[in-house]
Amino acid sequence: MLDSAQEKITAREKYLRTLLDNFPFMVWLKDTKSRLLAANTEYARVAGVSSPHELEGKTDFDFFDPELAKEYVEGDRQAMESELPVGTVNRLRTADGKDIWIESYKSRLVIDGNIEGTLGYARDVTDAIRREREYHSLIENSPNLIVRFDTACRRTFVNQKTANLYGVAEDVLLGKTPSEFPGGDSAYGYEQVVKEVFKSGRSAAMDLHWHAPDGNSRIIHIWLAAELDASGLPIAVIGMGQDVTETYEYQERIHHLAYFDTLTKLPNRALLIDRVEQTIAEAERHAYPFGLIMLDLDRFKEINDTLGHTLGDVLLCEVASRLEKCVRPYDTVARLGGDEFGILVSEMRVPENITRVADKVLQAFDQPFVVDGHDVFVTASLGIAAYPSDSQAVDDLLKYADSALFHAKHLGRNNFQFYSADLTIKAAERREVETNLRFALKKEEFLLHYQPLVDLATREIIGAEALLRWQHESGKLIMPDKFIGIAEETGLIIPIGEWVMRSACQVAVALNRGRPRPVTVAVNLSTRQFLHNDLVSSIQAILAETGCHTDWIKLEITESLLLENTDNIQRMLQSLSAMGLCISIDDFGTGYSALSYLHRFPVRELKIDRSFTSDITDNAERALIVQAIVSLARNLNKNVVAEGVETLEQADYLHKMGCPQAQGYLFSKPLPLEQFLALLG
Ligand SMILES: Nc1nc2c(ncn2[C@@H]2O[C@@H]3COP(=O)(O)O[C@H]4[C@@H](O)[C@H](n5cnc6c(=O)[nH]c(N)nc65)O[C@@H]4COP(=O)(O)O[C@H]3[C@H]2O)c(=O)[nH]1
Repeated sequence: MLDSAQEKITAREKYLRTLLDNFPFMVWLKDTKSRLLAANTEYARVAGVSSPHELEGKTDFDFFDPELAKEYVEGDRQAMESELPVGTVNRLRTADGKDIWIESYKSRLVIDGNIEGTLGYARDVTDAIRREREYHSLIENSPNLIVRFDTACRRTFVNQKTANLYGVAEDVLLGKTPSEFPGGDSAYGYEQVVKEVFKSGRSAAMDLHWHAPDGNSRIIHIWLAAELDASGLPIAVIGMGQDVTETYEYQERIHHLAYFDTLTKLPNRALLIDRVEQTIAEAERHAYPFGLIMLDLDRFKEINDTLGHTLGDVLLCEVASRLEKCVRPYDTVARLGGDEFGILVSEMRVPENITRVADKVLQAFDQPFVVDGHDVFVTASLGIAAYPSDSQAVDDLLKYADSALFHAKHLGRNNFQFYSADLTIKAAERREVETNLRFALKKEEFLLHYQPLVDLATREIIGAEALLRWQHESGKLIMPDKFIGIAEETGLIIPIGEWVMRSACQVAVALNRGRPRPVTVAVNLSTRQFLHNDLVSSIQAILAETGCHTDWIKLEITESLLLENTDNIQRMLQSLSAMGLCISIDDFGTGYSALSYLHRFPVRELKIDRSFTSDITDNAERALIVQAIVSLARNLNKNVVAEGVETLEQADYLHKMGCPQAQGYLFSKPLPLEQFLALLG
């Protein structure tokens, strides 16, 4: 029995010894004086003895370098004093002369409640330390900036390169988010991208623009990737940045060389073509017309030969800067080579507007250029192609503008020509109208025609609309659609509008003299007149001066005026209405009707646009719209007038719908005053 118990103990000791000796770590027990009580084979191997028994009773001083042995003995002391294991990493030279790194842990050896010494184990961590040093060396010697963020976007690691960029010590950056340090818009943007990587787990890249306090600025290209835990969730984000400032600048330089003219610094032909392509893409979406101008200086070769090439270059630079002043910032002036320039005039409301730019460009050459103290006179010829009317293709537009330029040169220089002869004629007409319009008032060339307003129930004339005409000295009677737009653009509509108002008031006074029921005269007002703040006082003065009663005058405005919806316009309309004048909306239904304005503004009458009246009898949809407008007006207690009534059928239909008043060729065209008076009786 005893034998078998003894056998078991012996067997267990054998197993334990085998376990310890085959353990790849050094394992030992020491007494309180750091003398080895027991150790395993690995310890013996490192200490350079053939068997663990040879270690017993010895200290580290017997095997190792005295300095290291001292550290170990000190470690033993600490381990005995501490309740927790004490860990260290030390370098050690083995008995066979190899330098290795040893990581050791020691704890108190407690037997029966007494501290009897220490127990420890140690392992060779040379490979792990070498790997760690390699990684560290890679990171610190990397030309890249390396950062690690925790889930709160705080930096948990930065390499030296990163600290250098910000010009601070690493610990200034650690524990802070980019917003906290260095802060600012680009740091905030950076942080958002880091957060995005945490959220999506997908890597991302961005350019960080860093403006140092010393005024220096750098561009860092950063790749961000998520570091995942065992379950695949992001636990950190690693950022690797590369300073690409030089590459950027280099690219900029290349771009500049490729797309800009070195002499004038203007865009070159390639960039102009690029911009035209972009404008076409935009224009297709928004349906804007635009124009392309080709410009060539007249007789530049002679000037260049006289001035010499250096001064010729100065002249070209002066021309470039004057041309830039003729266009809006989003237009493009380019130098195509030699004395040839191109101008892209983007986004025009009407194609004719390019005439204004062309005129301005020609006028820019009216004043001499001062070159080296001398006045140099030079003129230019311009050729214009219009998108989309001439073509929708870049190559064609360039070709057509060029051929129009050729035509302008052929016609004696210092002028502009459109590729389409039609537009050239229109532009010439427009310019003529503008010039003559300035003198038309003085020369008393304006007159008003009156179109009767009829009561649909009785077919009696109850008023008239005053419509402006221009009796040109050539004898031609010019209709308003040919000149009102130009008068508005040039501001001439203000004095012309005043003339219309005064004439209409005088006529209203004459018409109503001795008449029991008032006859109204409607006057058209354009938006531009409202933007000129004197409108209310000007109308007030004219009413007083002519003795015209406010019941006799109606003011026709367009829906677009109400859509401008400024407080000022609202105030002016309130004042005019408070004076007793009827405000009427002309061409009702053609604007982007926001019906809410009907109760916000003091509107008393709606005039249904003639496009609705014209096919009221054969287009059910149109008829429905007219019916809706009539009902709306009635419900809102407003008068309603149908415009453009041309047939009896239309008049009857409107009457049946409940429309009380109408105007149109059926009753009468707009008439000169005498004829209108005769009709009125
Ligand atoms: N096909 C057809 N047309 C008809 C018929 N009945 C009237 N018309 C025309 O329709 C236009 C009505 O004037 P509007 O809508 O105020 O449209 C006016 C108004 O917006 C503007 N206008 C005229 N006089 C002035 C003015 O003194 N000041 C301002 N700012 N604009 C004016 O010029 C526009 C055109 O005037 P007009 O050429 O005189 O053209 C007038 C008139 O001749 C019809 O049955 N059939």
